[in-house]
Amino acid sequence: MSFRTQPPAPARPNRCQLFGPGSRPAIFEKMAASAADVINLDLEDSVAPDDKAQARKNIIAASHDVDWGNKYLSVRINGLDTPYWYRDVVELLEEGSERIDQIMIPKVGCAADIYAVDALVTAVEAAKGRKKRISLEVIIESAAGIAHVEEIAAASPRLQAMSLGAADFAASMGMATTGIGGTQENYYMLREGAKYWADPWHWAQTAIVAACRTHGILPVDGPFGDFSDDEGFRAQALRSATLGMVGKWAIHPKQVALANEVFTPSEAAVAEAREILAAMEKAKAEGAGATVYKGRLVDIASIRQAEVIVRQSEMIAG
Ligand SMILES: CC(=O)SCCNC(=O)CCNC(=O)[C@H](O)C(C)(C)COP(=O)(O)OP(=O)(O)OC[C@H]1O[C@@H](n2cnc3c(N)ncnc32)[C@H](O)[C@@H]1OP(=O)(O)O
Ligand SMILES: O=CC(=O)O
Ligand SMILES: [Mg+2]
Repeated sequence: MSFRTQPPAPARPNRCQLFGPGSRPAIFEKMAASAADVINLDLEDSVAPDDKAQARKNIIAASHDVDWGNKYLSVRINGLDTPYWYRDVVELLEEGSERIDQIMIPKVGCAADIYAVDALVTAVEAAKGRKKRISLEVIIESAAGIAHVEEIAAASPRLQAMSLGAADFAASMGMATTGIGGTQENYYMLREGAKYWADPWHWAQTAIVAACRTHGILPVDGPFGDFSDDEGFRAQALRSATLGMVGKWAIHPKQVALANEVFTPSEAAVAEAREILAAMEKAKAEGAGATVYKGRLVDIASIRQAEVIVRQSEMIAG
């Protein structure tokens, strides 16, 4: 490890972030009753321009009236290139209840974007005497966002989570697809006439995970648009979890259980991790730094790998 050690990410479950348009208050109670760890009420791309003001009012009212239980409650504001975002922040924090935990900033392109929102949030919090310090999450969904991902991750102590937004990311990068996440028909390798599909999101995800882990932030996979394709969602989520992401968005309630299943370490995985820790304890007692577990090498690095799984499972269990 470097002399500068890796800070831990916030210790709260973030397996599934369920989204819903702020212009559709009829679903708020259903969102609150869902099994998602995080609720994202949206003021941005799922809300038409003419509905923005009413959506803000709906979310403010719901922050007072809906019982959000133990959900982490986040509101996605509009992008900093729009005329809406400052009123989103000011009205939410002046009129919204203390139940709001977090503000999500879409389409961030540089650290200064977070600085601007942080400054405004800080001023409104102080002016209103708000007790709860609002946290921030960001979406990496542009060429500038991924190019500056590390400075973005370092931008504010309020920052807790960072998602990949596959739809806007694809648009900003000029990718030839209208698919939101998952396998892309034309992204394949050819060998002896057979096609093998590769993962076009992989490099952006690993860049996000590295930036997040460096700065103690939760890396999250964003939307999977085809909510009729459970297996496609599961495959995308499994790849994200394998790369180090802690959760995934649900853009339809049926995706919540799928995300929770993938991002909760299975009993078998936890049992194996504990066995590795026990094997290494025994090795250490015998003065060895490495040993054999089920026919494969485990060493001191295996302790750190196993601890990731055990810690995640203990944190989710509370
Ligand atoms: C690229 C991005 O930026 S993604 C993030 C922004 N996008 C969003 O927030 C979109 C979120 N999702 C939605 O708006 C909706 O789920 C849609 C439009 C995709 C589908 O909505 P519907 O056509 O109503 O879906 P459907 O008929 O399958 O709904 C089934 C049930 O789930 C409810 N439901 C639908 N969406 C949600 C939701 N997001 N949260 C909770 N409940 C919901 C419906 O009210 C319905 O309830 P009922 O059985 O009691 O009648
Ligand atoms: O906001 C999310 C996206 O995929 O775009
Ligand atoms: Mg987007």
